[in-house]
Amino acid sequence: MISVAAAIIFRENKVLIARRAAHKHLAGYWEFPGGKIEPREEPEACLVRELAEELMIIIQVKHHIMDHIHNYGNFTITLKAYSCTFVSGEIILTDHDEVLWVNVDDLPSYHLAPADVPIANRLMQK
Ligand SMILES: Nc1nc2c([nH]c(=O)n2[C@H]2C[C@H](O)[C@@H](COP(=O)(O)OP(=O)(O)OP(=O)(O)O)O2)c(=O)[nH]1
Repeated sequence: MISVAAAIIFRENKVLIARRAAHKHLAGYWEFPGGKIEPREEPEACLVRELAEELMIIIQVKHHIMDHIHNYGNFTITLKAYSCTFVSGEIILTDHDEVLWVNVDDLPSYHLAPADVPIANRLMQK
């Protein structure tokens, strides 16, 4: 079981999604940025670290939204979603090939990573 933290970053009523680059597992799928939680790391600290590493931005983690367990066949992840706010920085892509700020209600138009779909649905219910 792999624990992965995902940042739902809100800015002016939109959320940030990022498209996984060609060399990655799930290439071409859109996801909420984040990454694998390291041993003894808190999910909140993981998100601050990953967003600085992957997109070169500073975020603030606000609260836990939900966990979702998804089986990808050869491995299973627990995806831990947290509500976050954008603090500062200009996005520089290192791990993704595109990012977009989208309205929550438009999330179903994007080819989201399968583990992210229940999280998108929860966001749309709010
Ligand atoms: N970051 C992130 N990963 C997700 C999401 N949904 C989803 O299924 N995943 C999967 C894709 C990967 O199999 C795994 C996270 O791996 P990753 O490649 O993003 O994490 P990482 O940067 O820490 O790892 P690595 O490439 O250094 O090995 O979780 C999501 O919304 N965000």
